[in-house]
Order: sequence, then structure tokens, then C-alpha cells
Amino acid sequence: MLNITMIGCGAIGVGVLELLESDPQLCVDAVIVPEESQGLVRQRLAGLRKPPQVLSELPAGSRPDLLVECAGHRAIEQHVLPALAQGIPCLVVSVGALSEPGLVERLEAAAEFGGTRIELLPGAIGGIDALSAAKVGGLESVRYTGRKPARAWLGTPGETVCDLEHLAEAQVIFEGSAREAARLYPKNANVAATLSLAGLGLDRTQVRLIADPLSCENVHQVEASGAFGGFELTLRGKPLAANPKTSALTVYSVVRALGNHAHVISI
Ligand SMILES: NC(=O)C1=CN([C@@H]2O[C@H](COP(=O)(O)OP(=O)(O)OC[C@H]3O[C@@H](n4cnc5c(N)ncnc54)[C@H](OP(=O)(O)O)[C@@H]3O)[C@@H](O)[C@H]2O)C=CC1
Ligand SMILES: O=C([O-])CC(=O)C(=O)O
Repeated sequence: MLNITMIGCGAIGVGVLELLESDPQLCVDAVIVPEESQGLVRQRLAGLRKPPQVLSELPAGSRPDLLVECAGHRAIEQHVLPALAQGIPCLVVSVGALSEPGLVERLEAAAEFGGTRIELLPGAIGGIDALSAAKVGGLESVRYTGRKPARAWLGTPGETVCDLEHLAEAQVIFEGSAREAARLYPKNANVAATLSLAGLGLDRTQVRLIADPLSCENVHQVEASGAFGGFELTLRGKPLAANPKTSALTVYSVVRALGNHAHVISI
């Protein structure tokens, strides 16, 4: 059985914990969340058969088999970097954080120092295996379009482009490089960053973000071409009720990745 520590326990974290209850090979012993939300998180987890401990940091000397981040960009600096340096393998969903200059190199250095690895999870998007294989032969272009319900863009710079509450039709709120998308829309640009890291990089991956008042899904479209040929992918993700900015597939992506570490066949 693998003993896991989870960073963050919001929409993704709770979904993952609920699904892992039926897997005897995986056990989340502890979740790490900010001090001020610990009470709320304990309430959220009270219905689980075996609720994990709720902590504000990894106890000194604690050595989980895996650490999985489901928290947000700040948690990479705060928890993932030190865990890697201590030799704990880490799985990460807040891939957009890696668009911050220098962070990829610091994560690599920490993992090398600790003699371990960091795994970037596909999260809400599919086709990462194909894109990253296509990169070996040479990619020519990668274009990503992210379309979400208008209200999912509240609290982002999209608010300055249009009136998100009263939008009548779909509106492009951003067009540019994946680097710029990750800087301006950190909570919504994890997919763009993941596609960039797997493919042509942050500066050459083209991104378009759309607020669509008529959509009730998070729709991710990828068009890629290169020496391998080409592919077009449309993924219509259902948003999580607990956080409409996040697609349910992200929860399943975490459960799949953890399962692949524990089960004898991985796919
Ligand atoms: N790769 C992908 O495709 C996707 C990635 N994501 C990433 O996943 C993250 C989590 O998503 P979601 O669960 O929907 O978000 P929620 O806001 O529902 O939950 C986040 C949880 O993490 C906690 N948290 C925040 N910062 C820290 C920190 N520094 N240390 C420890 N815990 C922390 C929060 O605590 P509190 O409530 O106190 O803030 C909360 O428990 C997103 O921020 C995004 O970066 C999301 C969707 C798709
Ligand atoms: O969950 C999603 O649909 C994707 C998302 O938020 C992101 O790219 O950060």
C-alpha cells in the first residue's frame, strides 16, 4: 500500500479522497492546508470512512511514499520544493506555476538533490502523451482554445474586457502566448502551461481564451501539427460543483496517476 500526503483539500482534493476510499492500495494519511481552513476541511472530511489527519505542514521526519499537490500555485514553492529536496516523489496539478521564470530549474535542482522525481499531471486535458511524443519528431504549431462559462472568468482580467455577468454571446477575452496567459490567468491557465511544457514551449504555444455565457462546460480544444502529422482534440469537461473553474477530469487524472504508482499495470 502507498502512503500519500495531499497538499490542498478543496474541490479536487475532496473529490480525490472520496474516490480513493474504494482503493485498498492507496491511503492518504494526511492533508496539508492553511492553518485558517483546517476546521472547515475537517468538517468536509468527516463523512469519510478513514479521514486523513489535517495538518499545516509536513511534520519533520515524515516520509510519505508520494506527495500530491491539489492546492494552487503558491503551494509549489511552499511544499513541493522542500519535499523534493527531502527525496519525496511529488505529483503536481498546478502546472501553470511552472511558467514563473526559473521555477522549472529550481524544481529540477531540488529533485536531483533529493534523488527523486516530480510528475506533472495532465489534469483537465487529454492528448499530452501524443503531443509529447510528437515533439520528439518535431512540432510546427500548437494552438489551444479554452472556452468556459462566463462566470468562470470572474475574478480574472477578463472582467476588464467585458461585462461577464451580462454577456449575451461568446467573447474572446485573451489571445497571445501561453506565457502571457499563465501570467494573466494563473487559475485558468494550467492546461495552457501543460500543453506548452509537453510541446512547443510557453512562447510558441498560441492561446485563445473565451468567455461563453451559453456554455455550461469547460471546453478545451487543441490543434497540433508537425513531422508526425496532425491532431485536433476537443475535450468538453464538466465543471466541478464545488469549483466551476475546475473540470471534473482533473480529479480523475489525479486518481489515475496515483493508481498507476500502486497497481502492477499502469495505463
Ligand atoms: N492541471 C489542471 O488541469 C488543473 C489544475 N488546477 C489547479 O488545482 C488547484 C486546486 O484546484 P481546486 O481544488 O479546484 O481549488 P480549491 O480552491 O477548491 O481548493 C484549493 C485547496 O488548496 C488549499 N490551498 C491553497 N493554497 C495552499 C497552500 N499554499 N498550501 C496548502 N494548501 C493550500 C486551499 O485552502 P484554502 O481554502 O484555505 O485556500 C484549498 O483547500 C488550482 O488552484 C489550480 O492551480 C485546477 C484545475 C485544472
Ligand atoms: O479545469 C479546467 O478546465 C482547466 C483549468 O482550470 C486550467 O487550465 O487551469
